Amino acid sequence: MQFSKWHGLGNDFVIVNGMKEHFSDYRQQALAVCDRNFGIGADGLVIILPSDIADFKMRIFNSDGSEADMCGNATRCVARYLYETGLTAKTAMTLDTLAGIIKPELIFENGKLATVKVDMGQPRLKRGETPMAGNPEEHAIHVPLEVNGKTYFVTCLSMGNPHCVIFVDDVATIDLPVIGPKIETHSLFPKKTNVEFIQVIDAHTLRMRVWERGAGITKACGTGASAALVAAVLNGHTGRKATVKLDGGNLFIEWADNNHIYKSGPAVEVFRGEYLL
Ligand SMILES: N[C@@H](CCC[C@H](N)C(=O)O)C(=O)O
Repeated sequence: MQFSKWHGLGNDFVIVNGMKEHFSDYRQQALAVCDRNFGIGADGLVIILPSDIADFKMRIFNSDGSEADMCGNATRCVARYLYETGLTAKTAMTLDTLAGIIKPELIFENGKLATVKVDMGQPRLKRGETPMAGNPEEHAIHVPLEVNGKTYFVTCLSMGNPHCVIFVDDVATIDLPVIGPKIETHSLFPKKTNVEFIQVIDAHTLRMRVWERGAGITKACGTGASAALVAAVLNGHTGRKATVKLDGGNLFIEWADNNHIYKSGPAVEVFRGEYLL
């Protein structure tokens, strides 16, 4: 199987052109391919497929084999992959995902790629949309969540996939490998959740550490950074534009007047290869 290995701020993916490479069980392959000892090593496996409603379809599988509805960092990598492999000549394209149509755009300055900007769509704030237990019509902004006898105040929303955002004074003090999976699998979240701990640096800057559903700690999460900005605005911590500082680097996020979230950041190819099926 021909593949290409990419990362967006260290959140890494194996990208496969599913129109050329044919194998049956994507979940099993994700588990095998993403394994950092016995496989290629990645946070997720991305398959590019044809679409009737967009330029391409993108399916993303976490390293535990589960399928995610959306992945912000992967959409930037996929956009650059599609353009640089000649699968499209468009610099602004549409991707059909389980979370709807996502629109990445390659931004060039002086003939060089400067950034990839993605229209991530609209945040979904109702509990029923996240999904999260409770009144499906209500929002969950700064609501208490008890884990291991400690109360966290959480803001939960969907960016196509579920996020639980928690503001803390110092993200360095959070024992993410312990608390992350407890919140990910908390009974309040019927489809589990991604978990973001956020420290407000100032009205334009957030520091974030993430525990991803199906992947554990990753160096960055694009949907998570988008959810973090929405939560920061809803809790009165920042304006509608902010830099989110992740372990792997920075993303710039804007919640525009049209209610869409725009996310800008890098996408880097690391190597190409052939994986033995
Ligand atoms: N790293 C991603 C999100 C990947 C999917 C996530 N783990 C889920 O299961 O929802 C991003 O950059 O958004």
